[in-house]
Amino acid sequence: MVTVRAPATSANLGSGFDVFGVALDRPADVVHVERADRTTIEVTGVGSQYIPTDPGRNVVGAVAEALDAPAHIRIDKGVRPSSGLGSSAASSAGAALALNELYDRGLSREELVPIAAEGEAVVSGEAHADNVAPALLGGFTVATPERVTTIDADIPLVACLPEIAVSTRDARRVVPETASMEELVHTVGRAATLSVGMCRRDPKLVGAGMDERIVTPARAKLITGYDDVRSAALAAGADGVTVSGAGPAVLAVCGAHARTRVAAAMIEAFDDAGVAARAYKTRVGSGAEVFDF
Ligand SMILES: Nc1ncnc2c1ncn2[C@@H]1O[C@H](COP(=O)(O)OP(=O)(O)OP(=O)(O)O)[C@@H](O)[C@H]1O
Ligand SMILES: N[C@@H](CCO)C(=O)O
Repeated sequence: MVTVRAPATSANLGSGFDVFGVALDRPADVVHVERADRTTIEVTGVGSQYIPTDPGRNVVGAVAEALDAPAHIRIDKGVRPSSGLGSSAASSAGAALALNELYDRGLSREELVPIAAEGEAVVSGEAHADNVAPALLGGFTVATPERVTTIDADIPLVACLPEIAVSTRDARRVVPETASMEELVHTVGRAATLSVGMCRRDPKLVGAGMDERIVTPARAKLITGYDDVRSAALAAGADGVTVSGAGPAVLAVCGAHARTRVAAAMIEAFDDAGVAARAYKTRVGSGAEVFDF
């Protein structure tokens, strides 16, 4: 048997739609795999009642098929599904790493990224790699069709998860089909600022680089209370706030000392909008870990 802990992730970071991602040091899924003649799946933990066990509909089924590695796969969910915290990607990345080990396939983590992305295609219709890349490699990742690059950025974060569900498939439908040159120039500037901020481990630059005006405003409308939560986090000392992945989680970057204040302000603002929420005080963390085989 092989067991892997695979972390939650936050994709996009505002200006890096479908490209940027970060691994979070918590929460995480735990994936156990055992050799079998055909793939079977068992799911426990947070939101497991909403996750199919049919290998044709669970992301790990697609990963087992892509690796030609049938197994009994047991997933203990720590990352709630439809959260914007890379729930499906945590399972996909965890299964890819675990099955690679179990069947001794010898693939590198970089080579496992497109395989884990096959799982994402099952749920959102597209094999985007911006969650599975950080879930496998850790740190801040830049995933393009040609390559994935990663840097080990140490940045404090707060991820606030309201008790509403937004599916990635639905959130992709509201993405505008066109953008003006002015909006593109704005986005490039912010994305470059964010990347420099990650390299310098500077939360202020990262926060400034999260500002984005094409995709985020359209998605924010799917999250009850988003504008007030964003304002409350900024007033409490956050350096930047954006929608985490496809939402509904909201991600704030701030100095480590400000995380408790920012988390409390975000929960209170969601509460004022009639939505219960919880917050993870977290930071950019490591990729999936094999811890028992
Ligand atoms: N192993 C799995 N873990 C989580 N969700 C799964 C899994 N297999 C299938 N799903 C389905 O995928 C959907 C959740 O994925 P989705 O991409 O919408 O959310 P997310 O991964 O939390 O979001 P994001 O990618 O924006 O961070 C749910 O419909 C869920 O039933
Ligand atoms: N880049 C993806 C991440 C969510 O899976 C999106 O925002 O749709």
